[in-house]
Amino acid sequence: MDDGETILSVDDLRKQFDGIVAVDDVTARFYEDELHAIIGPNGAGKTTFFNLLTGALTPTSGTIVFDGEEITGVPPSEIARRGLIRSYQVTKLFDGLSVLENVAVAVQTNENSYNFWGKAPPEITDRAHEILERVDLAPKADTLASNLSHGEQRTLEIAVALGTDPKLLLLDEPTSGMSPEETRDVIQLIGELRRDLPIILIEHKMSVVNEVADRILVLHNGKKIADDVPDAVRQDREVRRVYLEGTA
Ligand SMILES: Nc1ncnc2c1ncn2[C@@H]1O[C@H](COP(=O)(O)OP(=O)(O)OP(=O)(O)O)[C@@H](O)[C@H]1O
Repeated sequence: MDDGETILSVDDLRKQFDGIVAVDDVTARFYEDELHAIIGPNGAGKTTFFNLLTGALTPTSGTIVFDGEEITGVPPSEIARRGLIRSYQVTKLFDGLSVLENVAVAVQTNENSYNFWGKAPPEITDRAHEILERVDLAPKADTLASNLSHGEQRTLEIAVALGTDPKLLLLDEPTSGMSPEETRDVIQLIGELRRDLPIILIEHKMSVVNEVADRILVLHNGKKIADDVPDAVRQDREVRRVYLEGTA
């Protein structure tokens, strides 16, 4: 199933920290119309892989092409400006701002018209409201971000990411620390977003991966050991061995 448009390709991507090869010559294609999940045991290299994509880390070698242009070595702010967006951790939210204001800041920053001290123009607030409706946080628009539940804060992170109008959204364990109900809501949200937005998801919970992923890339000790549709990955000998070994 590799006939869709490629939104992101990595070739021989490598990141070495002193003696540790965190990402070991990974080559992979990510397609516009598919939700890709990246799984792997602790220390497999998933977070490092994301950090290479966003420019937070510079690869030791290899290339990354996003939306038809090479982004290897491009500064993180420029990569984000081009639309490769990682949903930030809760700590990146502005606690003292309302839910609506947090999203409005993202929308405004994206439009290069951000003015911290001024009131957001109506079109910015309208766009922020639309996004809150989409993620089901509209009833909390005026609540301070710090007063949201953990699950709501994680959903707000996704809303903030959407505020920047991404072309590709990277989600790093979006359901971590969530209750089963919150997890269900986020799975549903991801299912809706992916209809018109390419998503790459790092996820530990196989129940989440099974529900949303079209393709699964499996990393182990920095190496790609599988990259296929979920059924094929579940049957893959090497994947089974790695998970059954108890290293997961
Ligand atoms: N800044 C760093 N300096 C040295 N080693 C690092 C650094 N960042 C990551 N590593 C090492 O690289 C390897 C891959 O780590 P990484 O965090 O990418 O894995 P992961 O798959 O995201 O793990 P987890 O599921 O536990 O979050 C690990 O051995 C880790 O200790």
